[in-house]
Amino acid sequence: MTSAPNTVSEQPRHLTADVLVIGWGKGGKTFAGAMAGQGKTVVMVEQDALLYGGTCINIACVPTKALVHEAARRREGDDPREFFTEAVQFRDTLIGKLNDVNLHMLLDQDAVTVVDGRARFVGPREVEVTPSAGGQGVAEHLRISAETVVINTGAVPVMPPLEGIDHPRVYDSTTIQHADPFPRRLAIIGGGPIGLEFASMFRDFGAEVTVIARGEILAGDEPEVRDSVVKVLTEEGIILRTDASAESIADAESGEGVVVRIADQDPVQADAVLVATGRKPATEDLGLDAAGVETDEQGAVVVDEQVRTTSEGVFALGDVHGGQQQTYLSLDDHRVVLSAVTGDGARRVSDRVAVPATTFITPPLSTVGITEAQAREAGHSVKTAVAQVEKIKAMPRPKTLRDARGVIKIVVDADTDLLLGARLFHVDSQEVINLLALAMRAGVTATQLRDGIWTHPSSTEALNEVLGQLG
Ligand SMILES: Cc1cc2nc3c(=O)[nH]c(=O)nc-3n(C[C@H](O)[C@H](O)[C@H](O)COP(=O)(O)OP(=O)(O)OC[C@H]3O[C@@H](n4cnc5c(N)ncnc54)[C@H](O)[C@@H]3O)c2cc1C
Ligand SMILES: NC(=O)c1ccc[n+]([C@@H]2O[C@H](COP(=O)([O-])OP(=O)(O)OC[C@H]3O[C@@H](n4cnc5c(N)ncnc54)[C@H](O)[C@@H]3O)[C@@H](O)[C@H]2O)c1
Repeated sequence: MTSAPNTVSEQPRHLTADVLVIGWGKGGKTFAGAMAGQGKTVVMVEQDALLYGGTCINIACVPTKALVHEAARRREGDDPREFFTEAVQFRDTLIGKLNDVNLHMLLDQDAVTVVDGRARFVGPREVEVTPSAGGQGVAEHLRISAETVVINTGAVPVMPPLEGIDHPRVYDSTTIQHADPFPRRLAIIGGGPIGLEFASMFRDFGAEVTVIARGEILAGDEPEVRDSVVKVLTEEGIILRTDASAESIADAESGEGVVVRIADQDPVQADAVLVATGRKPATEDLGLDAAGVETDEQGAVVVDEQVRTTSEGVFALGDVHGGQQQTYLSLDDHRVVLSAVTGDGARRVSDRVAVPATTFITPPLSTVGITEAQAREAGHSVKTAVAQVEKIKAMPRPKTLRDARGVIKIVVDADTDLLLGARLFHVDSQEVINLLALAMRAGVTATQLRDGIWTHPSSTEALNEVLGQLG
């Protein structure tokens, strides 16, 4: 790496490197580490030291799951407020350690320069950085240019333009993790994965929870699974207001908490409101025009099959290029870029088959592939296996964990015996779904899965019995 001396304080110091990564996301940090390992000079620019390691480990996947599991440990009689405070302390200690580990994975490499600041393109493959305080990297006004540039700036919450959206009792998915005071009554606007995960979590912490969802919960998914999820959440005491569009948030007339007004429905009284109405690509104020990087109507960076942007040598990884938002997709994007930059370029985004997903309600809901309706629509001849978890005799594991709620539905192509999709709503489903996804990728048949030798007692062995239904 070369750097010129800083002669005029207002003028940015110039750095050049082989690789510049903007944003410490999953794909970008992994790509940065791999390139440094190959002897390339790398600059990583991150705007917020609290986000070394990215969104997932600091404010999303990992801390929320820590809180989900902490909440599930609460017993009747435990004070919700105290329990929440202790759970947040556990969360903060864990996340502090992960943040530090992630920082040192890059900071400790001679080939890597960590820069604390906000990057903005000023030309093709060139950015200017406004420094930010509080970090352990280089924090100064810099101009950085590189042969290869990776945009990995993630996504940010969409805050809909509702009256009262700036009310101090309104939280997003980050701030709610430190809600203070603990909300005895929580209203959640949005019934997507974030809304449902926090609904399940805060209910387990002892809050009264109301979800305000525009359409149905899990609209378009398997009806058996939707019914089962709605039943479980409702029996937990979560109030699901569907076909409900939140319109405004204001102080409650009683003087206690807030009121969320809903079009054509009764308002919801709450102590706090979580807004979980989606996340949009973080492309605002990135100066993408200066770099010739195009975005679509949603503000997502336009990429091709190799996650190349419209600007030569500039790639975009993860949430910032739109589509499904999952940390493992950002990770897979890094494999695509590595292949493009240092390999034979053969790896493509379209190589992905059977990408699984889990929504961490309790028990977790995991999905892969298409639904029965989608399979029929696509012209497949379809066989399905459906079973309520409590009725599956060869699956004692959920019963040993005192949680035999949920349902399994597997969709199979009757002609080929190959899996087309699966919905698993039960304890351990976040693990079992990976096996089914691999089976779909590897062409393992439903019969082979049915006759598989699985550990006992495990949730996987449900496959022996459930797939036996197919005959
Ligand atoms: C509450 C919640 C729970 C979730 N749970 C899960 C889950 O369980 N499993 C799962 O797979 N996914 C989950 N997700 C989604 C997952 O977090 C994201 O898909 C993933 O983190 C995206 O990673 P990324 O690589 O796109 O970038 P990110 O990890 O978002 O990193 C982007 C980084 O860029 C930085 N940045 C932005 N702009 C600039 C700039 N101009 N200059 C410098 N730095 C900049 C940001 O500060 C940030 O650190 C969850 C999301 C949320 C919000
Ligand atoms: N476990 C996981 O993998 C995981 C967990 C959390 C988030 N994520 C990802 O993060 C992203 C964001 O999740 P999300 O749940 O915020 O977004 P989402 O887009 O999935 O759901 C938001 C919901 O809010 C509704 N909505 C919008 N405005 C509303 C209003 N005024 N009143 C009522 N409802 C309204 C929308 O109709 C939509 O159903 C998703 O892509 C998700 O996949 C993944």
